[in-house]
Parts: sequence; structure tokens; C-alpha cells
Amino acid sequence: MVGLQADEVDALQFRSWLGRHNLDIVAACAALLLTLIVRRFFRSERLRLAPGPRKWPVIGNLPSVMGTTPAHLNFLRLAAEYGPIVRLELGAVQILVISSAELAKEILETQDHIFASRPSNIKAEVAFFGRDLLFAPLGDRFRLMRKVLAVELLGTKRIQQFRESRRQEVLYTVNRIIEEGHGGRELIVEELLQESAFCVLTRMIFNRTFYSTEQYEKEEENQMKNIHKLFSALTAMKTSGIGDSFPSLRKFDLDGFEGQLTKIRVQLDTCLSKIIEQHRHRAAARADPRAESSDFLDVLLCLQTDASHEAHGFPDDDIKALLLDILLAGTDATRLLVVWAMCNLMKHPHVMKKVQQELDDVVGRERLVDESDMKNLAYLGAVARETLRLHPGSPVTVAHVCTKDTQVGGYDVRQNTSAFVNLYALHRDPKLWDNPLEFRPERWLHGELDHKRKEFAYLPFGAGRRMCPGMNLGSLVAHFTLAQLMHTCNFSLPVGMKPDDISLAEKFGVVLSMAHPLKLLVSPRLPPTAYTEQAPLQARKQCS
Ligand code: HEM
Repeated sequence: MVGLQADEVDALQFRSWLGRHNLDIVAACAALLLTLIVRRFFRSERLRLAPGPRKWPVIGNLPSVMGTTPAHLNFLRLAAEYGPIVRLELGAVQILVISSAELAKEILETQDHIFASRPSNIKAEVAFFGRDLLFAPLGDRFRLMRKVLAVELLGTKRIQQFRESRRQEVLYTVNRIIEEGHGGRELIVEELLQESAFCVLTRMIFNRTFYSTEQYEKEEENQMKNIHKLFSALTAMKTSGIGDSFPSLRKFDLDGFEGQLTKIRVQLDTCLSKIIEQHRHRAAARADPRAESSDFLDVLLCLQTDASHEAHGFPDDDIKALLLDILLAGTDATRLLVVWAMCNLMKHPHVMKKVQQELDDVVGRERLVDESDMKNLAYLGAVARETLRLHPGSPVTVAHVCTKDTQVGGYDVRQNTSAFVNLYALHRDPKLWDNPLEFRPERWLHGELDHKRKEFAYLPFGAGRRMCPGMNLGSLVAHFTLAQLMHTCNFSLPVGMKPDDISLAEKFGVVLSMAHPLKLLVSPRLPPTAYTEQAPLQARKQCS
């Protein structure tokens, strides 16, 4: 190579080597690619994955769960075909549907430490400031929020503190029902019960309600109405958007899901920030803000500034998110328990008769029910339990995401798979319940179930680390509302309608709503003297 520099010689030698080995290189690349494909193929072949329907390219099993059939019914159908554990791919997201008590125990107890987290979720991230508890992944923030909620807000003493405001709100609703049903007018009680459940909670959270223009400043009343409107819009929206199933498409917001959530969040934020400022202002005017803490928001603002408490410095966004969680998780669940119980009582008049007889025996007809009576109303309690069995407000648990590769029921489960327990399926499983579709409150009495019922057969509040922290409050409010309604009112069906005509069909949505809300006729049941107790509206004025 006369006249060539050393590096030019190297380049020429390399080119000639390349020419000679061209084919070898292509073959090596192809072999590498093939190895990767084969390894991937064999890896998933080696994994023993749970059964499930055939997948479509890209969209996976989305067609199996799309449409207007409620998710728990789709899951029930899939369980009948593939068994108690079904694997689905919803776009890029892997999910497991669990439909037996044994496997529910495995997810919610034996492997609770692995399955107690939540997957990321656009709705929570956008509408709940990405800071709420319901959708919080497992970690220090989750533990702190859960502790604050359970100990500081929903402890027995704190719940007792709001006894009078609950009584006023429920009696106010009873009055409205009797008034609006006067003269044989047909009523959709469900709508009034939604407002009632919401206001019971807003009284505890902000010490505000939205019915009375006399008690509250107009601005405060409008704030509550606005929150109710925004909150209703939020709950009416679907739980996930295209960006949840296909994270790579999220930035395009193809279905406008994120844009819509952002609009609601901005308005909620403005409204909640104003209420927080008003509470701060009021607390600053008190001699000892702690001594006079009167509602949940006051309590949280006190913790925020208490250097000795671990919640010290809790950001405002965490406070807003926690309060929204209480409204979101508490309102519908409580309302639905009362609504489905009433529906079943109207469908089974002999059960209604027993409930009212028990109320007359325990309370009598000369006074109204008090929360302290609840412990003596065993039959009414059994009606509520049986209602939650057949109509659990959350028919499927919130998603529990698996934080590492594991096995469930002998099947391999990959990290980041979301598991849903179909509570509706467990509660109607003929292997666990005698005549599961029959509404029979008696099954809860006289220890009838003690020897028959299996563990994890009945989970209306979930189980494990993510079990509902509002169970006691939700049960108390729902049982008390039902007791007041059954004690003070006579309900009957519109002319020409028979109990058998009542439809138990369920509407598509996250919670278990009635597809055909019940229309009822109502009249007072007690002698007029029983209603002379301090009128609830007046009592609310004096209390504020
Ligand atoms: C009858 C009424 C209620 C029923 C049937 C009910 C049911 C449930 C269910 C099934 C879950 C999901 C459990 C899981 O993911 O495994 C849940 C979670 C939750 N509930 Fe309730 N609930 C009721 C009332 C309430 C009330 C009144 C509140 C608030 C005061 C509340 C607050 C929550 C919260 C914050 C969570 C999320 C807990 C977490 O992720 O750690 N619930 N509830």
C-alpha cells in the first residue's frame, strides 16, 4: 500500500473485510432478532397465565368489556366461561378478574402486601390533584392519609360529634319527602336521598348544606350547590379514558377525557380554595382554634400547622383531595344502600311489615327514631346486610395493582397487573349461599349463617389494607335514614303497579344504580304529635 497513510490502510482493510463477510453480518443480525422473538415467545409460553378470551391486535380484549353492560355483569359472564380467575388485556393494560372467595382471600389477605397498591389513573391525577387516597399508590403518603382519615376524621368520638347535624339533615329530607309527596304526587325518592347523603357529609366536612337560604349566607349556599353540581358531573363521567388503556396516546387526549376533567378540576379548585381561606380566616379569629374545631376542614387545617403532628405541613391539595374522596366514596354508597333497601322492601311487603313492626316495638309511635335506637333494630340491620349482599354499591373493588411478579391460583401474574374482585359474583355464588338470588334478611339472624358462610364470601366494604375506612359512618347514616323513612312514612306503589312489577335492573356505571328509579306515593305514618319535635330546619338554624 505504497503512498497511503496508516489510517487509510485500516479503512481499506475494513471495507474489504466487510465485503467478504457481508452475508455473515446480515445472518448474525437476523439470528439475534430471531433469538429475541423466540425468547420472548417462549418466556410468555413458559409463564402459566390465567385463561381469558382471545385478544384482538392492539386493542386486546377491549371489545369484551365495552358497551353499555355494567362491568360486573361482563365479568360474571367471563367467569362463567373461563373460571374464577380471568386475564384480560385492555389495550396496553393487563387485568385480572377474581370471582371466588378463595382467590379474593389470596388477593386481599394472603398477598395483600403485593396487591394493595393502585394503578396510575388519569381521573385521579387530573380531577383529584393527583393527591387523593382512593387512588394513592402504596407508600408513606398513602399511610399518612389513611391514618388521618381513620383516626382524626372517622374515629368514634368524631362521628358522635356530628350526631345532631345528621339527625337534622335526615329529618329535613323526611319532611321534604312528605311535603313533596302530598296529595298523591308520585316521587322519585332516590333524587332526594342523593342530596341528603351529600348534605350529611358536607355538614361534617364544611359545616354547610345547601337547602336553606335562611341559615347560611347566600355565598356559602351557592358554594355547596356548585360543589354538588361539579361533583355530580365528575361521578357521571366514565372512570377511564383512551389514555388509560394506551398511555402512549395520552398526550393527544383523543376522547377529550382529560380536557373535560381539567375543566371540572379548575372550578373545584377555585371553590375549595375559597372555602379553605374562609375557614382559615375564621380559625384565626378564635382564641384557641384547636378547642373549637368544628368540622373536618377545621381539623385538617389544625393538623397542617401542628408541628408535633406527622401531618404537619400537609399541602392544601392533599386536604382538597381527601375531602373530595369522602364525598365521592361516601355519597353514592350511602344513598344506594337506602335506595336498594327501599326497593326490596316495596317488592317484599311482608319484610316491610316486619321492619315497621320492629320500629313500633323499639321506638313506638309517639317519638322519632334516634341514632341510639339503631343497636336495638336487629331486623332492620339484617335488611341492610341482605341489601348489600345482593346490591353492593361498589359491585367490583377499585383496582388493586400488583407491585411485583407473583402467582395467584397457580397462575403467573406479572408486575403492574391490576386485579379487580367481583364482589357481586361472590355475593351471589350458589356455592356460598343458599338460594342466593332470594332476598331473605332472616339468613342474617339467629346465627343461621355462622356455620355455613365461608370466609371472604361477603365483602361489601372490601378487605385488607384498602378496605373501606368509611364503613362505620356509611352504615350508620344509611341504617338511620332507612329507619327514619320506614318509621315516619307509609310508602305505596303508583296506581296499577304491583310489587312484582318493580324492576331490579342495573344501570351501566361504576356504582350499582337502578336502571329504572322507583316512583312512590307517600303519606305520614305517625300521629301528628310525633312530628311536633323541633322542626329540623329551625334546629339547623339554632345549631349554626
Ligand atoms: C354503605 C356505604 C359504603 C360502602 C358499601 C363502601 C364500599 C367501599 C368499597 C367496596 C371500597 C373499595 C375497597 C377496595 O378497593 O378493595 C371502598 C373504599 C373506600 N371508601 Fe367506602 N363504602 C361506603 C361508605 C363510605 C364512606 C361514608 C366513606 C367516607 C367517609 C368511604 C370512603 C372510602 C374510601 C376513602 C375508600 C378508599 C380506601 C383506600 O383506597 O384505601 N366509604 N368503599
